[in-house]
Amino acid sequence: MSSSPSPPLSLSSLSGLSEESFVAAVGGVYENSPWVASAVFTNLKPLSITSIASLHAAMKEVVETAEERKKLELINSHPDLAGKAALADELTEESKEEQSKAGLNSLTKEELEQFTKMNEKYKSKFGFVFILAVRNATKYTILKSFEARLKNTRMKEFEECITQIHKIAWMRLLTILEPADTGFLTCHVLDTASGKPANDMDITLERLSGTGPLGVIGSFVTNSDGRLTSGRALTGKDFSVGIYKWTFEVGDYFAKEGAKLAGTPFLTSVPLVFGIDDPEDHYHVPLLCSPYGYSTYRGS
Ligand SMILES: NC(=O)N[C@H]1NC(=O)NC1=O
Repeated sequence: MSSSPSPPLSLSSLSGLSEESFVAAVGGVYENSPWVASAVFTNLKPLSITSIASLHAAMKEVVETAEERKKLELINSHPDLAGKAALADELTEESKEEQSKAGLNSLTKEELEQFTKMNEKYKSKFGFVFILAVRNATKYTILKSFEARLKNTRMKEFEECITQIHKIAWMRLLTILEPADTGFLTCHVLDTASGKPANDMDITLERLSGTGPLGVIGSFVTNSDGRLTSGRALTGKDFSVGIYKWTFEVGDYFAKEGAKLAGTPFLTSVPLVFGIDDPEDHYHVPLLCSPYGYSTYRGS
């Protein structure tokens, strides 16, 4: 199966598939382990999948309820990171893409030696392959993770590998399926200096990476409740996996509010960079601010 530019499959199109076609479509999500997709096909009959999250949950359930022996087989179905299969160009398309996104296809000789050493050390201690979802990782974070995880017990590592495998599967599903139309982004700004919603603050939204056009994708103004006058900032296909940035014009707002600011205000613009991992979910990304401090959280 190729994960490269073929258009994403709709969830509804999965429903009419035979087992063979279903496994061809999503079987590669668990590396070299089409038995996971086959079992989902049997368990979910008649096949009706309404979200990527529910398909992922069904696949995860198959793995979690499998025997230890099957789980070990699944772990060992993965290639080493920057290992022999990668060097021989024998990776699956999915693994090749992930490993190259982490820069593992352009290691120096010394870095390659470090990876080889770590892979061997890990396998001789635990007896299985080191697994890390590397799509959004770097060679530095991977090597740090090797070091930290080598200190764990075998049981903890076994569980960690399975957790990482579910994460790999989630990100693979997101590259091949069109999400359900349920996700959206909202915002709210509270002025903690006066204890009220921040009215009439300018905010811009940029997409820094991910699916869809990059750069400024929206300009907004808050209403008397501190919310965007347009309600939702992103919905539907525009609400996609990626890294985004709000810029809150906090300095202008407090100047308008008549706050006693220094000649040069302490806070001028507040940038807030955040990631959207689940395009089917509601992300509420608010700002609490005063002229001298701010914070955020993932709200609902
Ligand atoms: N060994 C290992 O973690 N391999 C995997 N990680 C990842 O993100 N893709 C893989 O193939």
